[in-house]
Amino acid sequence: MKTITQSMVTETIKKRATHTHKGSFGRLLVIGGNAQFGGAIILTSSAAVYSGTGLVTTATHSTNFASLHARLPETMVIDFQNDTELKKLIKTVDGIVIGPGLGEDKLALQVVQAVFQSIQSTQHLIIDGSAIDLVAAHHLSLPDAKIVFTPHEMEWQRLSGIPIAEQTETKNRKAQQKLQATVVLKKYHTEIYTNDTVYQLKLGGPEMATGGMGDTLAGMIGGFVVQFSDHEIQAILSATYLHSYIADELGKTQYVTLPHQIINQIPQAMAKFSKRE
Ligand SMILES: NC(=O)C1=CN([C@@H]2O[C@H](COP(=O)(O)OP(=O)(O)OC[C@H]3O[C@@H](n4cnc5c(N)ncnc54)[C@H](O)[C@@H]3O)[C@@H](O)[C@H]2O)[C@@H](O)CC1
Ligand SMILES: Nc1ncnc2c1ncn2[C@@H]1O[C@H](COP(=O)(O)OP(=O)(O)O)[C@@H](O)[C@H]1O
Ligand SMILES: [Mg+2]
Repeated sequence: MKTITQSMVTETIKKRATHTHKGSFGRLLVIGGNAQFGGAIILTSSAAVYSGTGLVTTATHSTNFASLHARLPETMVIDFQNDTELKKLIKTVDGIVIGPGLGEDKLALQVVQAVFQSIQSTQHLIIDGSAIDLVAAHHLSLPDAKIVFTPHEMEWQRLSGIPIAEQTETKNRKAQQKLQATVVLKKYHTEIYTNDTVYQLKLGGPEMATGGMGDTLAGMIGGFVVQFSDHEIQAILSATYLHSYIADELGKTQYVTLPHQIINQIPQAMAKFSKRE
């Protein structure tokens, strides 16, 4: 296993060119947040915006519109029940994050199926939370796209069939090869399985064990892959590194670090790494 290093992050987060605009830094669609889990999609959308994504649109349950806008005026919204609008929007984006707080009811399944039917092979698709469980429970075939799964160990058990106690590098690698997608297996010392290499994160700790922490990472990964799209794996590694780097920095003075606090620190952390040689 290769350790993710600081230099991988500095190589990815480049100083921005001057002749650019919001269209230069990626368009991302973030899908999730049912009536019960609205907070999850606020965190994912915020993480994407604070990671520097040029344009973010959030497809969520309409009960979340007001709270989402109050917390994050930078994002646009659509109702994820509007199948026609959703499919139209999918055509216009560089990447999609689906799953945080989506739930697993009939509507949630329809939303995942709509995305799988409409997505194109050039687009990034980050599958997190409830969407992972839906893929596992309904044995959904994966679309042709640049797919990243971000399961925690329990979600990985459901998706891969490997019990948590037996999730060894060899078994995980075999399951990743079968999926032909990148897998970010989240835990203490998160492991990232790509088609060629297995990476390990040596940062992060129990100060991060708060609901919403993974929803935040999904938004960061989405924001990074659409912004640094020529280097997809480097973008995934960098987002994962930075998420825990910020937590560890905050953890020097805080017993727990909250997802929204991590999000607030993303722009500063990105500036710090973009200036490192
Ligand atoms: N504020 C919100 O709206 C929140 C919404 N959430 C959403 O709730 C839905 C269900 O996700 P959950 O993850 O809570 O439910 P799951 O049932 O998938 O997993 C949670 C359980 O898995 C077990 N587990 C074992 N190893 C683990 C590991 N390494 N990391 C985490 N859990 C591990 C734990 O016992 C834990 O209670 C997702 O869509 C998620 O995005 C959660 O993110 C919590 C916050
Ligand atoms: N003890 C820990 N050590 C390191 N990282 C942790 C620890 N607990 C949680 N995390 C990190 O927090 C995130 C939790 O993800 P997840 O369980 O999907 O959260 P949620 O779905 O509630 O948003 C992952 O990135 C995981 O690595
Ligand atoms: Mg999660």
